[in-house]
Amino acid sequence: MTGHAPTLSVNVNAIAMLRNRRDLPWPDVARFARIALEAGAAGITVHPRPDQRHVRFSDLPVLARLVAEHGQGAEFNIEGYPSEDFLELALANLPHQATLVPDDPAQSTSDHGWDFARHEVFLTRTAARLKAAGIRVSLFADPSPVALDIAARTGADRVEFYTGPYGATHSDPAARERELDTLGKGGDRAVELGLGVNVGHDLTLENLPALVARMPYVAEASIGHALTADALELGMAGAVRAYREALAGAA
Ligand SMILES: CC(=O)[C@@H](O)[C@H](O)COP(=O)(O)O
Ligand SMILES: NCC(=O)COP(=O)(O)O
Repeated sequence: MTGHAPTLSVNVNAIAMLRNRRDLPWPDVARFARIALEAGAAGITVHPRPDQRHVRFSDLPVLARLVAEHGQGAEFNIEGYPSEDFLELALANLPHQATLVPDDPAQSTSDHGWDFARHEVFLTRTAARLKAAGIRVSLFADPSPVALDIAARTGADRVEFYTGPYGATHSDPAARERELDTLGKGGDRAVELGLGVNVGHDLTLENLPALVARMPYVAEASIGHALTADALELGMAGAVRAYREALAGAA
């Protein structure tokens, strides 16, 4: 136990996707981000994809300013594949953290971590560029201990474990235990290597408490899809409060 609950960074991609169904400005992504921060979220995450089907590039400066004006240590996290276009966006908007994800533009959502052996040089160079601008660097990772040794050599500050396979076990308790064990061993190794540990993808009110109990060192959970679904019932502020409670369960 660390005594510190992981921070909650609310991913607003799903809200932007709903807005983009029409040529109208609602739901207003910035308004929902503000509600999330005022309800106690510690940050806002966006994953600008090259086709802008979720957040648009024009959302980024608005959200960066909103997070800065909120203060209280709130953080802006920009996730994505580190193409030159993505790096330009990150360097123009100066998030507190950039999470580098190995997504192909055709992917519907993120579904794996980096092949660190193959991309070590590229990630090392990219991490250095972002860190030179004062941006913390996190690398999207599968929980493979060997790969984490390479991740640590890139100079990145943190890894974000891809928790999709854990989230997919919602109806299979035995599989959930196995996925949790794998994530936990990966997290333990990351900590030994001096890497900070973030988690994200398909995290829910139901699956968070066991994850945080096994990995009490998690620094940040970025959550969008399930939290937005829960906000339909609970309201955005209510959903943020519920997720913060779930994250605090083991602290
Ligand atoms: C890296 C990651 O797991 C998240 O960014 C997730 O992919 C959410 O992005 P979308 O909402 O665009 O699917
Ligand atoms: N990094 C993960 C994220 O930002 C949100 O993932 P999800 O909760 O939308 O699956």
